Amino acid sequence: MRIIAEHLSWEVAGRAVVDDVSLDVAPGETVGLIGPNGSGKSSLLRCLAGLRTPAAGTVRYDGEPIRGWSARRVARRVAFVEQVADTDGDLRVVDVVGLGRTPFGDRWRGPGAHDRAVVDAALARLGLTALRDRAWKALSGGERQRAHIARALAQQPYAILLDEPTNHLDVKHQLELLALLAGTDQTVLVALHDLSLAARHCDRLLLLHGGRLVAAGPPKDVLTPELLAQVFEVDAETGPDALGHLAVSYRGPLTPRSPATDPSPPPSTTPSTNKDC
Ligand SMILES: Nc1ncnc2c1ncn2[C@@H]1O[C@H](COP(=O)(O)OP(=O)(O)OP(=O)(O)O)[C@@H](O)[C@H]1O
Repeated sequence: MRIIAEHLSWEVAGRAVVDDVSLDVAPGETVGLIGPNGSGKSSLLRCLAGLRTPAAGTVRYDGEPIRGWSARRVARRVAFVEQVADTDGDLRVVDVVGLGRTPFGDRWRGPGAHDRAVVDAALARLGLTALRDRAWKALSGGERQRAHIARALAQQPYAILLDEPTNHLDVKHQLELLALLAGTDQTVLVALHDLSLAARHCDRLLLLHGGRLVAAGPPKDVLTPELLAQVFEVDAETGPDALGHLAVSYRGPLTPRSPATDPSPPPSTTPSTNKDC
């Protein structure tokens, strides 16, 4: 499924948190959303998932504007894995993953054999089969995160939006998750803080800064030392790691320098203004 945003803005108290963002994520693409803390990644994802009503602009799924769609209609197409997602009640893991079938449910009947098979397959893909009947409250942070991703897969969506899905995961599960996302036919838009993981697993990266989309393209074109300095305020280089994967190496944070002691000019790259990405 293609996800398009056109001149999307979302405001809080008159301040644009998402500022005139246009993007186009093609069917089956895996796109990484990167940017510093507070740059608007979560807010943009929430707009794209229909959970925020934009102040301006349009979100389209396969060409259809989603404004006014019910949550159920959106959820039949797109699954959203939020950054902090909790689940109340005395549920087992299988029940939480089963919530992914809610958009397809019948109020009068419980889940059928097909629903149960889809849930079991999602549990297996996230390595959670052994925890199937464990109480949700007894799970570790990373296990909960994997269960929420399994819930999203159980939704059988055409597209998955994920907000920092690796933040509680150990390195093995980070690599497994990103390989899973990169390997799926579904459209994936994933917010990530680990730029090297984003470079390795995403077809394209979208770079947000102050709510605006300032760069988009293949990882090697977005993760330039100039943009990393300007947007993330780090002194960094990009190049192949020991295995030949594109990776970012950091000398450290850039610290503001006094003009009196250091006359060197600021980085010359000016982020491009928003463009269709
Ligand atoms: N409901 C809200 N009310 C007020 N301010 C908000 C709200 N939602 C987001 N913001 C502000 O908008 C800005 C962008 O927040 P957002 O969570 O989208 O950033 P982010 O890029 O996902 O950050 P992080 O990397 O820290 O998760 C922040 O300054 C945040 O405080």
